[in-house]
Amino acid sequence: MSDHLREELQKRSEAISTTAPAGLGLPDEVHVYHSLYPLEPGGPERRKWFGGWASSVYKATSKIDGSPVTLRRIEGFRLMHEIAFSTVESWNKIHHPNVVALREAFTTRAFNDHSLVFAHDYHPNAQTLASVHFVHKPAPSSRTGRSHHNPGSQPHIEEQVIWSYVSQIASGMKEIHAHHLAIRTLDASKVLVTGKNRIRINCCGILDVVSYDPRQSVEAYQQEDLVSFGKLLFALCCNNPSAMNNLPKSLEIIARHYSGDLKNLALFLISKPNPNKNVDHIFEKFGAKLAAQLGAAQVYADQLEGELMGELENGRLVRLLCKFGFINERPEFNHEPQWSDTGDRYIIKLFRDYVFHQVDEAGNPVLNLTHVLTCLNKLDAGVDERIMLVSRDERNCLVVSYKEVKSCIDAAFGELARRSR
Ligand SMILES: Nc1ncnc2c1ncn2[C@@H]1O[C@H](COP(=O)(O)OP(=O)(O)OP(=O)(O)O)[C@@H](O)[C@H]1O
Repeated sequence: MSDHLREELQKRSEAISTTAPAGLGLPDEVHVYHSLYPLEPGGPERRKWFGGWASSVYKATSKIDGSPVTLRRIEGFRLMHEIAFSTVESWNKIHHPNVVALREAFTTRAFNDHSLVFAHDYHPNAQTLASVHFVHKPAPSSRTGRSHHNPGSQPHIEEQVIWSYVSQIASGMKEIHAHHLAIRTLDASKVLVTGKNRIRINCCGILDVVSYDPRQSVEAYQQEDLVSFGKLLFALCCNNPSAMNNLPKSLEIIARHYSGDLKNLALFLISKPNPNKNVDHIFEKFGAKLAAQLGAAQVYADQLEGELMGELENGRLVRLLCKFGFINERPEFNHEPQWSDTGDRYIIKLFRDYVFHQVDEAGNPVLNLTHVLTCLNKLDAGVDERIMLVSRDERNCLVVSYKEVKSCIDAAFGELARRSR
């Protein structure tokens, strides 16, 4: 596995297992979730994104299946109409690679107030598009140490990356609109980057409950989604979340750095709503650009498969090493203190020495990983090749095949397994 991928996956695994320090005053349990861990610092500077309500986000673990989830709590919210939950069921049906899935919504008093909580899938180590592209990371010498946005401080995003974002957002939006729903929160701070240029629309379903209004038509919200998409595109192309505030200048920047297609798409998206303006239009008009993204995604999938092939042996070898650990030097089994040094187990012990405890003519240890991996792979495959196993005092010498050693290990492990609880 490449170092980059290994690091990325390790960070994700660490993110899943991170736990909150004691003393944060968080409840032990909220509905069926426990082990809450705040994903953002609290404080008054938080934006009130959802209908003017303060919210906070936590990672938590489900009691039901042990999976990690994201809980977004709308603080001090009293649900007036139970019917506001009706769209949650529709959101549950959306399982799309570019949409963070909504699992459920519920009210709770666990935070000592009336809170409304949304449980979405958790994507470890995810960042928002805003934090990836709009936050200027302070130099280590910076006196405040604070991050801030500084338009133009980051290089322009490559056009290919922008098309990749466009195809993923359009694809997620198409699925959502096809279910007669609308995103309503499309913004750089509400789109997650969960891998190399891999993005997912976040926070779906929240406004449907928090700002429930049966008089508003879904079609109108869908039109707003398209305009929000356009604004997001302007922001990304200009590297500036406020790009829409100065449209002529932003168009000039786009024309300077990007193709006419991208500019046309941005203009189409921010154009006035009309019944013929819909997400399908993006695929019809810019299909060629989006098809190229499909190719790139497949190349990446091939690369990952290649990396996976390289790791194929690992699981098998770890299982073999565990069996060695269970069998060798076992102090007592079956009322036989010598169990691990007698019978078939003696062959296993000599084989372990042959693999790991080789010495050179001067008696110095030989630490040859290739020798170890070759032996373990041959053992795993049970090949007929024969090897000579010699006891440490050189009094015993046995010639056995890998296949025979393998059956000794299987038999000894089977004996242990039968007596284990
Ligand atoms: N489903 C999720 N999986 C993993 N991490 C998430 C998920 N949703 C949000 N986060 C993380 O939680 C943090 C806070 O999310 P939030 O949506 O509040 O964004 P934000 O950057 O704080 O935006 P703002 O404060 O402007 O509303 C972000 O760092 C985000 O990466």
